Amino acid sequence: MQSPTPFARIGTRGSPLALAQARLVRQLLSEAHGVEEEAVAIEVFSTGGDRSQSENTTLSDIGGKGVFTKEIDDALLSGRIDIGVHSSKDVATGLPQGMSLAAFLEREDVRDAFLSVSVKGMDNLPEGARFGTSSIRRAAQALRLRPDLRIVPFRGNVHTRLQKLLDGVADATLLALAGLNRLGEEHRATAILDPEDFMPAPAQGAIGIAIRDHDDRFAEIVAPLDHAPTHAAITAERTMLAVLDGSCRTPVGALSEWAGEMLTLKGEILSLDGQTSFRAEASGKDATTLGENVGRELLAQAGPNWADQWGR
Ligand SMILES: NCc1[nH]cc(CCC(=O)O)c1CC(=O)O
Repeated sequence: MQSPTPFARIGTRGSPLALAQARLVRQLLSEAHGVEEEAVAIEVFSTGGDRSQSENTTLSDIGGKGVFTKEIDDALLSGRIDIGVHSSKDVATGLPQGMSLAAFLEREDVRDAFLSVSVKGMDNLPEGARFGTSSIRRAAQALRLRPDLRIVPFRGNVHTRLQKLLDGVADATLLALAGLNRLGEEHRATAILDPEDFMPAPAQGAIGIAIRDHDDRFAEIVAPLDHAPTHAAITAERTMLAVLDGSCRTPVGALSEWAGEMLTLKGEILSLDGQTSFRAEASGKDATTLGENVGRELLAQAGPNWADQWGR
C-alpha cells in the first residue's frame, strides 16, 4: 500500500547513534505537532565518512569538510528530504549554499569519557600504553598529559570502537559521553574527563537540525524543537571554529556555557603532539561576537603561521 504523504522526511546516517538521534527528532516532532510518529519518515544515507572506515585514514585524509553530511545535504537541497539531523560537531562550519542549521536540541553532556578494560583512568595507564583515537584533538590532549602514550588509529561507529577495545586493539580510548548516553552505553565509561584537560570538540553533544533556507513551512515545524541556550552556545563555538578556519587537521577544543545572563566561551588550540597549546576565554551576550572574539584572540596568541607550523 502506498503510504500517504509524510508530515516530514528526515535524513540521517545509518549508524546506531545517528538513528537514535533521528528517532528522537521524530518523537519530538510528533509530540510538538500532534502527528503520529509513523507520519515522520526517516531516510537513511551512507556518507563518505561511513564508507571510509579504513584504519589508516584519518578524517582529514578523506577531505574533512562535510564528510559526514554531504549526501544528506544534497538530499535536502534537492528536496528529497525536508530535515537533516546531525551531530553538530560533524557539521562543517562552511555549510553548503542554500541550507542552514535552524534548530538545536538541548545539549547532552559535553564531556569526553575514558574507556579501558584494564585501568580506571588516564593516570593509571602504564608507560607507553596504546591509546586508541583517530581524533587529533583527543590525541593532542592525551599526549599533553602523557607524552609517553602511543596513539593508535581507532575508527568506526561507537559499537565498533567498543568492540575494538574488548579485542585489545588499544588499552584505552575516549568517546563522547553524549553518544554513550544516547546509546545506553554510558556504563562502559570508566572515568569522565575534566573538560579543563579534555576540552570537547566544538558543538559536541548537540543534535543539529538542518533545513533549506527560505523554507518557511519547515522553519515553523522545527522551531518548537529549538533550545535557545544550546543554540547560542553552539553558535559561539562554531563561530570560533570558523574564525580559526578550523580545519579538522588542527586540534581545537571549545566550550560555551551559560552563567546567568551571560554566555561564556573557552577555546583552545593545540599542536599535534600536545606540547604547545593556547587558550582564550571571554563572556558576552551575543554568541557570534563572542565566538569571533575568542577565535581572534587564539589566532593572535598562536601567530599567523600556527596552522602550517603545526602540520596542517
Ligand atoms: N565523529 C563521531 C561522533 N560525532 C558525534 C559523536 C558523539 C555525539 C555528539 O558529540 O553529539 C561522535 C562519537 C564520539 O566522538 O564519541
